[in-house]
Amino acid sequence: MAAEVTKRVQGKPEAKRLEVLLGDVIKTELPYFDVCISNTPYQISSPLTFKLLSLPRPPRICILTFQSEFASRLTALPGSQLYSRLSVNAQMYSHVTHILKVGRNNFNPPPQVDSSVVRLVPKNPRPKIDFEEWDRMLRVCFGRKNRTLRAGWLGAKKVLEWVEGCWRAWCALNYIPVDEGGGGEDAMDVEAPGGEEEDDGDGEEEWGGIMDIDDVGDGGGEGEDDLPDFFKLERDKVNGTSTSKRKKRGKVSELVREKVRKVLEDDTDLADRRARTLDQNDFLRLLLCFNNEGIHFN
Ligand SMILES: C[S@@+](CC[C@H](N)C(=O)[O-])C[C@H]1O[C@@H](n2cnc3c(N)ncnc32)[C@H](O)[C@@H]1O
Repeated sequence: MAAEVTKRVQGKPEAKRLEVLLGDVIKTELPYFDVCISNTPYQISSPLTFKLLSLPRPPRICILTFQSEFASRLTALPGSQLYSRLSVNAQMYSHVTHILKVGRNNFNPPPQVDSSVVRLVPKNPRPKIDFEEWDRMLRVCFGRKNRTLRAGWLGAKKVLEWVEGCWRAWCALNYIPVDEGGGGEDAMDVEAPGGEEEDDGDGEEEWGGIMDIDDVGDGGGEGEDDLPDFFKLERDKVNGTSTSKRKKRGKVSELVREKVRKVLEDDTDLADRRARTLDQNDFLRLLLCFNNEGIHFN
C-alpha cells in the first residue's frame, strides 16, 4: 500500500504533500492528523479505535472499516442485545454512526465475514472523566450482562472486597481514619476485578476466572450474608475462623456494603436495572454517587 501511494504521486506536485510512515499503527507515535481513513485487519479494531480516541489531539473525523459485528457493537444503543462496555466507551468519547455495509463478496478473495464502514467523530473537548476509573466501574456493571446492578455489586463478595480496598485507599490518601471496630488492620490490597480480559465476542464481558462471582439471582438476597446464623457458625467452626477477627473485618465491610447499597438504591435508583439498559447519563450519575461516598476506582 505504501509503495502504491508513493508510485501514484511520483513526479507530481502532490508528492511534496505525502509523508508515508511505515510501522505498526498501534505502537507508532502518531503526529497530529485531521482525518483518518483506514481499512486495517480486524484484530486491531478495538486498540485502533481507542488509540485514535485517546490521542492528545484526536482527528476531526475517522472513517473506519470493521467487521460488521464489531461495528454493530460500537453503534449499539441501550436496550440492544449488543450494547456493551465497548458501546458505552466508544459513545462516551465520540459520535459513532454506521455508514454502510460492505458484503464479503466485494473483496477478492472474499473474507469469511461481512464488513461495515463506520464514522467516528471524536468529542471535542473530550469528556473530563478518568478513563481508567470509568472503565473499571463499567467492567463490574457489565460483568454479567443479564444481572441487575444489585446482583453485580452486592451479590459478589470479590467485588465488595475490591470496593472496600478502593475506599480504604481513598481514606489513606485523605488521612481519614478507618474504624476497624477495635485494633488495627492493614489496608486490604485487592486487585481490581476484571483484569485485562477482552470479552468473549458475544458482547458479554467475562471475568476470565479472576472474579469468583457468587451465584445470586437477579432479585439478590442469596449472597453469603443471607446465610442463616446457624450455618454461618457451623461454617466458621469448620473453617476454624476466629470470630473476633471476623468481627473486625465485618465492620468496615458492612460500612462499604451500605455505601454501595445507598448508591444503587437511594442515590441513583439503579439497583434493579441491568447495565445493558443504562445510558451514559446513568453511568455518569453512578460514578458521581460512588465518588461522593469516597469510593474511587483508581
Ligand atoms: C485489509 S488490508 C487493506 C489495505 C488498503 N487499506 C486497502 O484498502 O486496499 C490491511 C492493511 O493493513 C496493514 N496492517 C496490518 N496490520 C497493521 C498494523 N498493526 N499497523 C498498520 N498497518 C497494518 C496491512 O499491511 C494491510 O496493508
